[in-house]
Amino acid sequence: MATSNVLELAAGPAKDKLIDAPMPAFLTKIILDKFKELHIFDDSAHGAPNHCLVNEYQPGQGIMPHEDGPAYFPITATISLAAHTVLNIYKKNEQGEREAAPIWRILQEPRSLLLTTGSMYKDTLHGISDLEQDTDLQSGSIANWQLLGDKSSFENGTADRQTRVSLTYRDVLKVAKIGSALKFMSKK
Ligand SMILES: O=C(O)CCC(=O)C(=O)O
Ligand SMILES: [Fe+2]
Repeated sequence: MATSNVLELAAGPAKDKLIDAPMPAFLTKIILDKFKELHIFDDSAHGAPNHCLVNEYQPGQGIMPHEDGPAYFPITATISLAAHTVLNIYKKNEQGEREAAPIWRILQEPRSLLLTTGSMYKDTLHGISDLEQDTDLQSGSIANWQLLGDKSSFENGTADRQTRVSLTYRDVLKVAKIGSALKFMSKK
C-alpha cells in the first residue's frame, strides 16, 4: 500500500517509551490550549498529549488498518489540515480478527478534529484507503455526515484527494527522562 510520509519528533529508544522532550511550538501553540479548554486529555496519564505524529498523504496514499494500541492513554486527537480524507473503521470478529469491510466511514474535513476514545479506541481498527478519489459521500454512508461543517464540498458525492497533513496527538504512558535514556543507550 502507498503510505504517507511521517515525521515523528522525540521518538523513544524502546518502541513504547517516549524520551521526554518538549514539542516544537508550532505543534503546541493554540492547539494544546484548545485541548485544555475542551478537557480532552484531562484524565490522561500526563493531563496533556506528549507526542504528536505528523503524517503527510499525497492522493493515492493511505494507511493500513491498525489499532493505536496500549502504549498510549486511550484517546487520540487527530487534526486534519489542508484536505479531507475518509477514515475507515473496522470491527473485530469473535477471533479478534479484523472484518473485511469497514463498519463506518468517517469524513475528516480540513481543519477538523477527530477524537477516538472508549470502545472505539479499544475494539476497532482504523485505516485510510490508498485512493485518489473518495466516492459514495452521502448521509447513508458517512457516519458523521450530520456533523460536517461544510457539506457543500462533498454534495456531489465524490471528492478528489489532495495533499493532506494530519497531526495525531497522544499521551504516551511510559516516559523516559533524557538522563536515564542516555544511560540506557550507552549500556548497549
Ligand atoms: O493520518 C491520520 O489521520 C491517521 C493516522 C493514524 O492512524 C496514526 O497515526 O495512528
Ligand atoms: Fe492510528
